[in-house]
Amino acid sequence: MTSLQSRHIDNVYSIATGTALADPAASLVHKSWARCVREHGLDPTRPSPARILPAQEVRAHQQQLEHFLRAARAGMEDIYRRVADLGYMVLLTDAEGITVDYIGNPAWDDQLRKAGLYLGADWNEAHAGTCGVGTCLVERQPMTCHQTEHFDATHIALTCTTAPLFDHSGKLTAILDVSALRSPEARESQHLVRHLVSIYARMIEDADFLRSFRGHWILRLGTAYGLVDVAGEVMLAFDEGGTVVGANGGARQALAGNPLGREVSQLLHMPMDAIWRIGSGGASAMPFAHTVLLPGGGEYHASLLAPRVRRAAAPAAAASGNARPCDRLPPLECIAGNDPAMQKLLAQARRLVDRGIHVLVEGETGSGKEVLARALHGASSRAAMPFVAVNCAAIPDSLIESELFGYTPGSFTGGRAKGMKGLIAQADHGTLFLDEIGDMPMALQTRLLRVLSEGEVLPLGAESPQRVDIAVVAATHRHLPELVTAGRFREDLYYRLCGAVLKLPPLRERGDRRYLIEAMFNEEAAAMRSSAARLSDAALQRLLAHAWPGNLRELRNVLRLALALCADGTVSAEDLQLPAPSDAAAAVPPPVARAEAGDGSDLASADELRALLQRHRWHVARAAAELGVCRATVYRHMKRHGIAPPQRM
Ligand SMILES: Nc1ncnc2c1ncn2[C@@H]1O[C@H](COP(=O)(O)OP(=O)(O)OP(=O)(O)O)[C@@H](O)[C@H]1O
Repeated sequence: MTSLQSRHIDNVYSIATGTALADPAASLVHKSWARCVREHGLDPTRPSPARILPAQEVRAHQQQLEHFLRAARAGMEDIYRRVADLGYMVLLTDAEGITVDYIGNPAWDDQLRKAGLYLGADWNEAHAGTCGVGTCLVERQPMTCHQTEHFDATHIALTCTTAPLFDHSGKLTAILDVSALRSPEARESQHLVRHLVSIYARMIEDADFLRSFRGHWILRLGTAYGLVDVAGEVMLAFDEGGTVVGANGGARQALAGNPLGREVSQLLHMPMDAIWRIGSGGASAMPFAHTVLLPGGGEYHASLLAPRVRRAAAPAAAASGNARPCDRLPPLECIAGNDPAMQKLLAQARRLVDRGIHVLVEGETGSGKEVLARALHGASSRAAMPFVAVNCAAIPDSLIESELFGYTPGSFTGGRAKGMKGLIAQADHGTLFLDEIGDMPMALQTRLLRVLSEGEVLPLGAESPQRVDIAVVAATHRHLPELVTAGRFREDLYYRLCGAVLKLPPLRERGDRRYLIEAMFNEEAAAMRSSAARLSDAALQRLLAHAWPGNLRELRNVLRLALALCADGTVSAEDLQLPAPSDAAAAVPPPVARAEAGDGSDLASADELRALLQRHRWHVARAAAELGVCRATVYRHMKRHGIAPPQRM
C-alpha cells in the first residue's frame, strides 16, 4: 500500500465515522462515505478489488435494456471519439450499477479491467463505495468523483464523471460515465468533461424518447429558435386524439407535474388546430406563429414531428374538432373526389364504422386498400388506439405464426429470451389490418378463425389464452371465393372476414383522377418543401391519359420523381417518367401487374420477374420501383413462383 493510500484511508475513516468534521464543500462525497460505513458496512481499511460479473450475468443485465442500449451506444461512440485522445474511456451502467457497455482503448485493457473500468464491473456504492456511478445512482444528478473522493483506496488514481439517464416515465435507467486512469490533480480539470457528459446524457435520453414514441406525434419546445428541431428541451408525445402518452424530464419540469393522460391542447392552452398547424411548416418556416407560452412561464419555439412508424392511424374526423390537413393521413372524406362509385363506397364505409363488422377491402395492387383501412380506423372510436398493419405475403411462412401470435420466453428456437408480444395482441382495442390475406398459410387460417370467433389469442408456448378486442380489416387483390373453391382458403374464415366487402376500383376506371393527381401533387410538393411547384397542363393531360397499372402507388412514384427532376418548379410532360402515349408498351402493364390481372401468363411472368430481379442484383425494392408496385407484391410473386435469390457462399 502506498503512503497516499494509507493517508486516504485515515481521512475517509475519520470523516465517515464522524471523528473529523465533514467538509461542507464536499458534502455529497462525505455523505456517501458515511453511508458506505454505516449502511453498507464497508471498511475503508480493507480496499477491495473490482468485482466483474461473469458474461452470462452481464447478458442478463444487458437484456433488460435491450432497446435503450442501441441509442446509448451511438452516444457513447460519439463522446468517445471526442475524449479518447485525452486518455478517457466511456462506460454505461444499468440502474443497479452493473456496467452493460463500455468503450476504452484496447491497449490498456488489463489496467482498465483491474480498475473496474470494464464490461460487467459492479459500481454500486454498496460494493464499490463512493464512486462516480454509485453515488450518482443515489444522488440522481451529474457529478464528478475525482481521485481521493473515492471511498476505496484502490480507486484513488481514477477520475470519474457521470450523469443519470431517465426514461420517458421518469425512471432512472442508466448512468453514463466518462473516466480516466490518470488525470491532473486539480478537480477543475474535469469541468469540461462534466458538461460533455451531461449533454450526451440528454442526447441519449432524447434518442430513446424519439424511438419509444416513433408511432406518435411529438411536440418539441425549445428556447433556442432554430435548434428546436434537434434540441428542444421539452418533448411531449401524444396520440391522434391529442392525449399525452409520453413526456421527457424537461416537460415534467416545465409543466410542473405529470402531464401523462392529459390533453395536449389543455396543457398548452392552445386549440388542437393550432397544434396541427405547427406541423405544417416547422419552426424554420413560420418563426413567430409557433411560439408557445407554457402555463408555468417561459416562451418556447415549437416544432411538431409526425409519427414515423405505422402504429397510430388517421385522425378522427372533423366533427371531433381534431381535423387535420387531408394531405397527411386522409380521413374518409378526402380519399376520393367526385367519382360516383367511390362516393357510394365511402358512404357505405362510413356506415360500417363502429358497428363491429369485419371488413374485406378488395382492389388491385396500389389502389389504396391500406389507406382506406387506416381511414376506417381513424374515423372510428378506436382512432387513438393502435393500427397494426400485417402484410401476410411479406412475412416468411416460418415466422408468420410467431409474429402474429407472439410467444412466451424459451418457446421458440431463435426467439428473443424475453418472448414477444404478437401483432394481434399489439392491436388490442385498435385495428388489425391483414394485408394480402389470401397468402395466409392454411394452418394459420385455422388459428386466426379461432381469434375472430372467440376473441382470444394464444401465444406460442402459453398455457392460457388472452382476451383481445380488435376490429379486423383484411385486404386482398385476389378473388377469395376462387381460392375457397380451389381449397386454398377456408370458407368459414372467408365468411367471418367479409362482414362487408368494399371494392376499390383501379385508378384507370376512376372519374376523380384529376382530384387525386392534384391532391397527391400538392402533398408531394409540400413534403419536398417546394409548395410553389406547378403542374403544367400538358403534364396533367399526360397523367390523365396514362393507364396506371400500378395505380395510386405508381402515380405517387411518378409525381415524386418528376418533382425531383423538374428544373424550375414547373413539372412539364417531359419530366414525367412515363412512356410516350404513342408507345404501344404504355398500355401493357408490367409482368407482375399482368399476372395479378389473372391473364394466365404466370409462367412468362415468372421468367420476366427473375430476369428483372437479376438485372437489379436481387434488390427487391429497386425491382418493385421499376414495376411501380410495392415490395410485398414482388415478394408475393417470388413466393408464388418459387423464385429465390442465389445463396451467398
Ligand atoms: N386516396 C388517396 N389519396 C392519396 N394517396 C393515396 C390514396 N390512396 C392511396 N394512396 C397512395 O397510394 C400508395 C398505395 O396505397 P396503399 O398502400 O393503400 O395501396 P394498397 O392497395 O394497400 O397496395 P398493396 O396492394 O400493394 O398493398 C400509397 O403511397 C398511398 O399513400
